Amino acid sequence: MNKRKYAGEEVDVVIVGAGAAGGVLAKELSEAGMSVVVLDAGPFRDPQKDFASDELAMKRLGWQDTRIVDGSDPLTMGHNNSGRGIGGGTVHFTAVFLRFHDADFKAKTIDGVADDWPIEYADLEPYYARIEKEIAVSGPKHFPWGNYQGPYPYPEREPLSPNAYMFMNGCEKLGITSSVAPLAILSAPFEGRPPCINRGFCNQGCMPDAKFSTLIVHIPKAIKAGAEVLADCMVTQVLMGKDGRATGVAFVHDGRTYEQKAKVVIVSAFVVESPRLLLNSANAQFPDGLANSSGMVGKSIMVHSSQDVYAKFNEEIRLYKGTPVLATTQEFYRTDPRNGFVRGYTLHSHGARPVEFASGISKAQGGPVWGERFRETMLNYNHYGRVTLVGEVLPNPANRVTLTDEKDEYGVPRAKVTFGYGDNDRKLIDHAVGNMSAILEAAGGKVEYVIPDTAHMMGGCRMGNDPESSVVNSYGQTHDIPNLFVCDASMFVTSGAGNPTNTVMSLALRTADYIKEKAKKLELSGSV
Ligand SMILES: Cc1cc2nc3c(=O)[nH]c(=O)nc-3n(C[C@H](O)[C@H](O)[C@H](O)COP(=O)(O)OP(=O)(O)OC[C@H]3O[C@@H](n4cnc5c(N)ncnc54)[C@H](O)[C@@H]3O)c2cc1C
Repeated sequence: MNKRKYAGEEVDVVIVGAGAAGGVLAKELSEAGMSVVVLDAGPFRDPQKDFASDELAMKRLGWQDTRIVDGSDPLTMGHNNSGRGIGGGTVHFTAVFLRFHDADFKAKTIDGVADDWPIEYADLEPYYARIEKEIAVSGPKHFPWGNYQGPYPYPEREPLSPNAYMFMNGCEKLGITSSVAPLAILSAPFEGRPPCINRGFCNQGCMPDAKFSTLIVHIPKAIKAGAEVLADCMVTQVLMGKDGRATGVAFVHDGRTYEQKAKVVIVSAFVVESPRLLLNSANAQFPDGLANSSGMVGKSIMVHSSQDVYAKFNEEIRLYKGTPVLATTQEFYRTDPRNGFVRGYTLHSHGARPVEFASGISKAQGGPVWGERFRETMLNYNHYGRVTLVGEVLPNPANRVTLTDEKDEYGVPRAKVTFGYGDNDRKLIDHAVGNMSAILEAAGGKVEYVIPDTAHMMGGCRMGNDPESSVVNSYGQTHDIPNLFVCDASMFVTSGAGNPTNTVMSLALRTADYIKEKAKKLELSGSV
C-alpha cells in the first residue's frame, strides 16, 4: 500500500464500505472536519477506463465471492444483489429513485403485520429532499403517488424507450395511471456531468457519468475534504477494547493484515456483509457477535419480489434501448382489502439486454427453456417487451445470514443466506403477475414468459427503539456498543414496495447529522 495519510493514527471515524450509505457518510463527516478513513473490499474504478459496454465482463461489478444459499426460495447472489468496490451497488444499480410512503413505516399499525419503524416518513422527508437535490434527480413535474408528488429537481427524462411507451399505453388502456420514473440519472448537465444519452448500459456501469453513483459524486467530495479512501481492503473484524467500546477494525490488503484505529466505527457493508462482519467479530465479552444481545444480527433479511413478465409483440420493442426503467406505476402500492393479502407493489417498464434476456428466459416458470424454443425466442429478441415487479416482502426472522464452517481467502467464515417467501408474499406475487400480464396484453403483446426473481436485499441489522428486538436505533447506533454504528440497507425494518436506495442514502444523511451533533460527546474533532 502506498504511504498512507492516517497510517498508525487513530482517526475520528472509520467507515467499512464505500457504497450508497458509506459514500454519503464519508462526504458529510469529512466535510464537517472529522478525520475519516473509508475501507472498501473492492477496487477504485475509473468509469472511462474500466466500464465496458459488455454485459458479461461487467458482472465483475457485483460481489462474486461464494455465498451458501438455502431456504425454500434460495436467492441468487452476485451481480443482481450487491456491489463490490468504491461506489458499492450504486455503480451498477438501475437508478430508479423513489421515496418510501408514510404507510411503509407503519406496517404493524396499519395492517397488523411485521413492525413499525421507530421513525416516520416526516422524519426522513428533509433528508429525501436534500439527497434528491444533491444529485439532481430527474422526474416528472407531478408524481401521482406517495407523500411527495414532485416537482423533482431536474425535468423528467425524454424521449422514453419503446418499452416505456408500450407500458404506458397498456396502462392507459386499462385505466391504470402511470408516470415517467424519478431517476438518479441526469436529464440536463449538472456539476460538470453530461445528461444521459440513452446508451442503456446503466447496469454495466455508466461510462459517461450521467448516472449518479457515490463513486463519482460523494467519494471525490469526501477525498477533497480530506478523507482517506482505501480500495481493495477487506475488513475482517471490528476490534474491541476491554471497556466494551470499539477501537477500530482489522483489514486485509494484498495478503497483509493491518489495523485502523478509530473513535467511531461505522459498518456500511450491505445486507450480507454487515451481519457477517459483526458475527465474525465475536469475542469473550460478546460471544454471539457484536451488537447481538437481541439475537437479531443477520435475522429478518428481506428482498423485493421481482418477477419479470415478457410478452411478444408484432412490432419491434428493442428492449436494449434507453435506460432500463423509464415508466412506472404505483397504483397497487397500498393494501386493498379485496386482494386477500396486505401491502402492495410497484410495476416498472424494464429493458433487458440480450444476455440478461437469455438467462432470464432460461429460468422461466414452467420449466427451463432451451434448444429450438430458446433459439427461436432469441432470434425474436427485438419483439419482446417486459414489465418488472418491485413487491413488498414481509420480514421473517427465519430469513437470515449466518456463518458457515467454510472459510474464504481472508480466513472469514463464508456467509449462508437463507430465504423463503411467506404466504402473503406469494399471494402478492400472483396478483402482480396478473396485472403485469394484463398491461402487456392490453398493449398488444402475447405473454410468453414469467421469470421468478428477486431484487434489493434489505434488513439483517434492523433498527428499533427496543434493544431486545433490534440491533440499532434509528440513527444506526448499536444498542450494545455506543461508538459502533451500522448504517446501510441492513437497518430496514420492512421492505416497502419501492426501490430502496433513496431511503438508504437519506438514513445515512440523518446518521451523519446525528454523529456531527454528538461529535463532542463521542470526542470527535468535527467542527459542528
Ligand atoms: C443490479 C442492481 C440494480 C439495482 N437497482 C436499483 C434501483 O434502480 N433503485 C434503487 O433504489 N436501488 C437499486 N439497487 C439496490 C442498491 O444498489 C442498494 O440498495 C444500495 O447500493 C445499498 O446501499 P448500501 O450502502 O447498503 O450497500 P452497497 O452500496 O452495496 O455498499 C456496500 C459496500 O461495502 C463493501 N464491503 C462489503 N463488505 C466489506 C468488508 N468486509 N470490508 C470492506 N468493504 C466491504 C462493498 O464492496 C460495497 O462497496 C440495485 C441493486 C442492484 C445490484
